[in-house]
Amino acid sequence: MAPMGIRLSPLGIGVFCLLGLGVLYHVYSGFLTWRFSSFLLGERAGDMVDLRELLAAAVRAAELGGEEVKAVRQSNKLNENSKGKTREGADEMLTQGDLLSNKKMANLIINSFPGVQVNSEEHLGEDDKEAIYWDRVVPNEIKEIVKSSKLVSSDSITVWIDPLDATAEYTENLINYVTTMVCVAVNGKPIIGVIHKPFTGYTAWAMVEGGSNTKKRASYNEKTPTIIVSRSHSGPVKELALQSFGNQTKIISAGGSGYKVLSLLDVTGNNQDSADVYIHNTYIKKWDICAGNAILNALGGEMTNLKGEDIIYTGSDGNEGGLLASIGLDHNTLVEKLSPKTSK
Ligand SMILES: Nc1ncnc2c1ncn2[C@@H]1O[C@H](COP(=O)(O)O)[C@@H](OP(=O)(O)O)[C@H]1O
Ligand SMILES: [Mg+2]
Ligand SMILES: [Mg+2]
Ligand SMILES: [Mg+2]
Repeated sequence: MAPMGIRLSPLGIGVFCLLGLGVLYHVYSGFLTWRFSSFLLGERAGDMVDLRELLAAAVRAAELGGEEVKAVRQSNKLNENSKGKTREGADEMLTQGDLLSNKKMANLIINSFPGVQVNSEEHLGEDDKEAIYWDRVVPNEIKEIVKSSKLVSSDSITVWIDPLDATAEYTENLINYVTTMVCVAVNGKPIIGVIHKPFTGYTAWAMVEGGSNTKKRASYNEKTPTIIVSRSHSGPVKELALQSFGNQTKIISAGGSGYKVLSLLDVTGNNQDSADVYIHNTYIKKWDICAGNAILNALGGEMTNLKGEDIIYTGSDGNEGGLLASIGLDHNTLVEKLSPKTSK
């Protein structure tokens, strides 16, 4: 049998070349479109973060950290020690609960959103790295409230993580004060806050201009407000409160900054104190306060320093000017009441 040969007609070659050119043009124009949109957005597509996804991951991180916090407390092997002293000379406690929760929470956010700056309270060494990822599922509970995605550039984001707030109270087994917290700041503004109570399972979350699963109470007492303050890092805060708001003022001492922010909201039924104003007048770190600040802002409240100035959540991790948090009240009036004592 004669070998079979393939003969291409000149017309066939022409059609083949035209097809090839078409494919090349398609690929190249796609590339041009991508370059052009990248130019318009100022970012490569991979550098944009959906804040709704980051909220879902933050809730997951807070829950996972909470599981560690709870397990360590139940095992009674806290391995507690002091990692240093506060400026006022109190021990800064560190436990196995702080460390294991930090490992879960920080790794989950770092691995799932590699372009964002993550500042967590506890040190995450090379040996603490863990391949833990957010499962990329935005729960319906979030989708029903935050209806759409919101893209921002990853380099505008700073995530603040407190893997265990109220460590001092945790070591005393005052577990109701304990929370885990995640905050997302965009260009230094607190936008997403998550406060999770591991021992009741309650989680409050909110996104500024996005929505929240919690709300403010129906009313607050402006004339003789109940003021909530620290029980283990108080400084002269009670004197400040009584001088500013009068001797009849009721003061509640409670642990945890997250817990104290929740006391301003409508979260009764979760073993919560209820207060009108939260004041802190010693040094405090941004991971302690950012989530509460975001939640209050999202619900129309405010958290500022004692002079009424906004706290910026980039750069250094410390907040020097004290703290005044309120919702449903005229924040400026509160600042004015405090001002004779804080302007010195
Ligand atoms: N003067 C201070 N210096 C450093 N941290 C402080 C502080 N006052 C409060 N904090 C921190 O702020 C959080 C709330 O404090 P308090 O319960 O006293 O209101 C605690 O966080 P951690 O438990 O995460 O360390 C506590 O350590
Ligand atoms: Mg601490
Ligand atoms: Mg804290
Ligand atoms: Mg902490």
